[in-house]
Amino acid sequence: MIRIVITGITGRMGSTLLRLARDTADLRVVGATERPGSSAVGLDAGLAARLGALEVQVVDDLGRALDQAPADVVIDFTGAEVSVGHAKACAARGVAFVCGSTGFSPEGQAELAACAKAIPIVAAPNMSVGVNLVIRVAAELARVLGPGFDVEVLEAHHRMKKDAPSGTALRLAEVLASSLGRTQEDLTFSRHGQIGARPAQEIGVQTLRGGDVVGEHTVYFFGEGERIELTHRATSRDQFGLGALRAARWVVGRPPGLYDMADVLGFQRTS
Ligand SMILES: NC(=O)C1=CN([C@@H]2O[C@H](COP(=O)(O)OP(=O)(O)OC[C@H]3O[C@@H](n4cnc5c(N)ncnc54)[C@H](OP(=O)(O)O)[C@@H]3O)[C@@H](O)[C@H]2O)C=CC1
Ligand SMILES: O=C(O)C1=N[C@H](C(=O)O)C[C@H](O)C1
Repeated sequence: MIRIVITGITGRMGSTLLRLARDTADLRVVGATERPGSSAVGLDAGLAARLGALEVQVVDDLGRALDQAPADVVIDFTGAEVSVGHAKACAARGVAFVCGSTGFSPEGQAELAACAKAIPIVAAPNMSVGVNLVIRVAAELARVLGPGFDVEVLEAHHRMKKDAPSGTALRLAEVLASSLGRTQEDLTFSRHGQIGARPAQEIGVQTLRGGDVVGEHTVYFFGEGERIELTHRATSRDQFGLGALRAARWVVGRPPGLYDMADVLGFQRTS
């Protein structure tokens, strides 16, 4: 039995994870957290997430949750800054960490990597198996098509999403750049005004926000007389949640290190 703690239990992903995990035979939810000051703190986690009672009380501090109930792994989809603090709480207690948050600053990423010297961490901007396959295929398409095609990434998400571009779009752009021998400098995040002809090296990354869109990513390869579009559309958050639970099962007992979904799925890393 793997004992898990879910942070941000009332969030879109937190509540999805709780719904998926609570009926899973080999997983037991032993702790749940929410933001200090949240009205969910002190409530039963199942009720706070609008599910049935769980008999686990929501607390407002991950360290306290881990000290109250021993756990094997924490699954965290709270947001980059909060996740760094949560990774530190796990590192201090030797608890594995699965992090789905996006929008990390370079400093935040470095802090996560420092925690991964003490504990095993799986961090991935997208836990869906389908998206991770799309990332692989995109890398291969870019490698084979080569510089004759102009590459653009388009992402669309719900109106509540805080970070842009999405972590997945950034990962796609980085992987495409690596396949094409380009760098971060070649990524272009917005265009406006008299921009002139498109530089051949450029990889454009564009963002749409609106409504309840769960998450959509398209990579365009624009050639002469033809174009290829590679699209993933998430219509539910369950595939992100199922991927995170898969990562949680995989990470428990691993040596310290910063792992990606590619490691969990047994793919060769693309960048
Ligand atoms: N890797 C992947 O597959 C996916 C990644 N994501 C990423 O996951 C993150 C969360 O997304 P989403 O679920 O939509 O966001 P939500 O805002 O719905 O959920 C985040 C939850 O965390 C809570 N929270 C904030 N601070 C704390 C804290 N200190 N301790 C405990 N809980 C806290 C929030 O509370 P409050 O609202 O009160 O602030 C909220 O309930 C984003 O970075 C998103 O990009 C999302 C989907 C898939
Ligand atoms: O915030 C979201 O909702 C999502 N965020 C992730 C990202 O930034 O790539 C993954 C998914 O598309 C949903």
